Amino acid sequence: MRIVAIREKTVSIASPIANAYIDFSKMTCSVVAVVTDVVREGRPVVGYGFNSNGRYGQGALMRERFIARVLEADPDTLVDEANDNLDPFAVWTALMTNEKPGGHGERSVAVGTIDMAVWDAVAKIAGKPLYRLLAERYRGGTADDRVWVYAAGGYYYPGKDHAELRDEMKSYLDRGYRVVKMKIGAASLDEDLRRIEAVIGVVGEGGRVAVDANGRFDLGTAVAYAKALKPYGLFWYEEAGDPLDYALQAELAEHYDGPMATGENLFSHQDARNLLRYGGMRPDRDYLQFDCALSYGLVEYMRTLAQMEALGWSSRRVVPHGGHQMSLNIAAGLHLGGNESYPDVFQPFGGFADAIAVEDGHVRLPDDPGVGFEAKSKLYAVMRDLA
Ligand SMILES: O=C([O-])CC(=O)C(=O)O
Ligand SMILES: [Mg+2]
Repeated sequence: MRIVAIREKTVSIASPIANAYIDFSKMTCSVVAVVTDVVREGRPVVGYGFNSNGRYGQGALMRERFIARVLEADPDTLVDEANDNLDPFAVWTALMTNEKPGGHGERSVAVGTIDMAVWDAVAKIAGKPLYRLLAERYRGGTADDRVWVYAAGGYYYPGKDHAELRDEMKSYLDRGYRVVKMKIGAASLDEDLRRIEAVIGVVGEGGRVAVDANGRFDLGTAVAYAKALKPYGLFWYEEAGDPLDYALQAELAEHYDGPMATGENLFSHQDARNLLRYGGMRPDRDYLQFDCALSYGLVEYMRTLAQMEALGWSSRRVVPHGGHQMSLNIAAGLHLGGNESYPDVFQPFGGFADAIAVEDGHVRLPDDPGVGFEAKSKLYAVMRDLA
């Protein structure tokens, strides 16, 4: 059993939307295929992966370093004998050969994308959905049969007014979502409060609205927003300051007793641990948003979850960033608290299986072997080209 090829391509996910920090007018995404010599139903098993929005395609890093390391490794060292399958942990070790610790920049995205494809292949070789394989191997067998999801959008784009923002949120409710997320921080505080009130007017209560500043604020601005947001009782206040400014996050907690969320831009278990040690995040109410596709994949994610547990955090406090099916599988299989969803943006990578509707803010997962990409036709069409 061996990996015979790893192919990658960069695709555009450009759109005119913007958050408080970046616009997505030139956003790209890597798609990866890990081709194996294992045959199922008459065809070689191919695992697929892609990286989350917000970091650009990683083809250069993959071509220059990562793909060759896997293909040059002795194939026998990449096999999990006990399960008669590929060993994602051994593949991860091969990927990270001769990489120094620290400085978890974009190599974590390149590795996370390949890792996703390896896990897709592993579950396909095992003939079961990834979330079931994860639950069997790591959680005593029981997967969650549905996962809480929220609708992320509420972006800024040129000419968008409150009526359009309201229509967008209404359409999420019509599609079964109960909690929505919107961007803040690219307008004045006053204008953002009017936008938030417009959205609360549609969804009924602040407790169903999360806001995301994408790391834009300095401490003074973060605190000014905190004071202004408090009366709304929002679902969460996300990424107020720079993702690596743990002191800011800790200070902010002194001014905001509602739930806060952060972590989408922490790319390693060491960074996650630093947030939990020094960021003042509160295990009884706050949310962690680590995204496997940006942070060295599921192999590393398990280390992050272990760090959380050691520091007194339940896995249920994690609601990953990224709105992708890989995190949905991890959420169901490893008992996270939910998953982000992008019903409209970042297509065809955002959203879940075609045939599965959101019901009362929850989704089920398809029974297809692997991550379930084949159950999302527009996404699979992009992937299949590679194999
Ligand atoms: O706008 C982005 O970069 C995406 C983001 O923060 C989120 O989904 O939480
Ligand atoms: Mg965010």
